[in-house]
Amino acid sequence: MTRPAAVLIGPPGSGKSTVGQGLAERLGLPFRDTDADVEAVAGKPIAEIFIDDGEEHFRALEREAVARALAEHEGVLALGGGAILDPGTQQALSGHTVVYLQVGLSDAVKRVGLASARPLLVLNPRSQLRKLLEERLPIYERLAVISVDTDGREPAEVVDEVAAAIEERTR
Ligand SMILES: Nc1ncnc2c1ncn2[C@@H]1O[C@H](COP(=O)(O)OP(=O)(O)O)[C@@H](O)[C@H]1O
Ligand SMILES: O=C(O)C1=C[C@@H](OP(=O)(O)O)[C@@H](O)[C@H](O)C1
Ligand SMILES: [Mg+2]
Repeated sequence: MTRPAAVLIGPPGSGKSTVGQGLAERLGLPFRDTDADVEAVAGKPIAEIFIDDGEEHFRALEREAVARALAEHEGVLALGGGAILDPGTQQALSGHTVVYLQVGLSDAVKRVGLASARPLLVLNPRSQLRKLLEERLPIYERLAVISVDTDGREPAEVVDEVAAAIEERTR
């Protein structure tokens, strides 16, 4: 059975896509992002899926994309921040090298800013992110086998720490 070398979870702005790409380069492995997989299946950007089809439809596409990637991908896999809300996905992550990128509200808000690419955060990103963190932090913490704090740190530093933690686990 194939499995990803690492599966990155965490809130929007924690750096899953950025650090995931850097970690894959560091490990010499391919990188995959389930948000890109969903966009490829739907044939449009995530913001348009939310507008045209609604969040529920996005979550259904996301659930399938995550299941497929967990079964197929042997490199570094970044999930969308909300993928872990699905109970089936929570179960499917068991036994995987799940890496939780932690980020506090202030850094997350600065990083995502007013990016319209994240439909959940378009209006009032600070209060939306605060709500989202409250709801999800216990889930991220429960699923993680490696947790790395990203506050005030550059992506390259985060990559270093994640790579070291993965190496430590496989020794
Ligand atoms: N550790 C970091 N420090 C500063 N900026 C970061 C860091 N990680 C990511 N970023 C920036 O924050 C934004 C969101 O990062 P991204 O990787 O898309 O996060 P996620 O996939 O978790 O939502 C990007 O503009 C990225 O360049
Ligand atoms: O947290 C969420 O619910 C979402 C996070 C986004 O991915 P990132 O966490 O990579 O920004 C993307 O999947 C979608 O906009 C929904
Ligand atoms: Mg991302």
